[in-house]
Amino acid sequence: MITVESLTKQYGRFTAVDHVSFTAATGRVTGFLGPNGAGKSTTMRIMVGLTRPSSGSVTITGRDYRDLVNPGLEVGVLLDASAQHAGRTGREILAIAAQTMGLPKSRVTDTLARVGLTESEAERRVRNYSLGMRQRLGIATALIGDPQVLVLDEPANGLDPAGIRWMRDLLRGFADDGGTVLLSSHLLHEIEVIADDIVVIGQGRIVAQGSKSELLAAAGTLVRTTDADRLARALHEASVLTTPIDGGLRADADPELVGEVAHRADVVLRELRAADGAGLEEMFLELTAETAREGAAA
Ligand SMILES: Nc1ncnc2c1ncn2[C@@H]1O[C@H](COP(=O)(O)OP(=O)(O)OP(=O)(O)O)[C@@H](O)[C@H]1O
Repeated sequence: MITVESLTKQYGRFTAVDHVSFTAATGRVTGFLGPNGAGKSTTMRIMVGLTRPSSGSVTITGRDYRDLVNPGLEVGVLLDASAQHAGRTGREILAIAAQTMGLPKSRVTDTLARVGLTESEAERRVRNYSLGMRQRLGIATALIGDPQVLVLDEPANGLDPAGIRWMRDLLRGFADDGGTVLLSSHLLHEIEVIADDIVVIGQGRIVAQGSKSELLAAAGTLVRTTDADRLARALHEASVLTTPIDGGLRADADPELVGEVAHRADVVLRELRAADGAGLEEMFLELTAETAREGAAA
């Protein structure tokens, strides 16, 4: 488990991380979602002892990262997959990691297989790797010590859809075996595919957190009808907020209530369903719009 308590990081007068608190639970994959510059990397760097916080704390299974004697055996970290030594082969990079952690060489071959890098790919120099291969190698470095906790900054960056599915299955298996996974992304879709729980950050502050299903439910109901104005009026009378969408409304209520209100108002529905990924996307854009940093693409 990772516990972040009122974490704050200031660079001069600029507050990059502002009283951030959340937990990443054991047995769950927690997605850390936010637009560029929101403070994800800073939070993760503090987590693994690379940046000192201005105030607040982070503990990993109850301890400060800096107090871990052989941290690679407890926490697997991937912060920047492009930071690997370009002149070394993938196998050499893993062999060095294994040696540093005091692990047998056999772990290298096992871990290469676990992340789907072939023997011939492992013998290539990293400068000739695609971004997706670098991500796999970075994940291999994080996994080689067989840790219980993974901290991964943008691990899906550069992976194609099949690669993202592969990562989802790998992280799912890791969490199902009792591990804790925290991964960041600025892309909602990646988090939506991979994570169980979601923590949304914007301009250094947490703007939403909960299980994916809770956040999806919070995104309400999509309803399409030939008479959206009448339905909107009836829903407002029932104290339900609505937002117009193409051909209908998004209502801040569950589908059952929206259906009842429509029935009472004699409005014919053409579609009624819980807002799915589209709803979460809208929520993400809404939540981060005010807090997105200038010039940042969400
Ligand atoms: N060493 C530093 N000195 C000054 N400002 C910094 C420093 N490190 C980060 N920042 C600023 O803090 C803010 C948060 O940066 P951070 O890298 O944590 O965001 P992020 O959410 O990881 O974004 P991205 O998705 O773009 O990587 C940014 O405005 C960044 O410019």
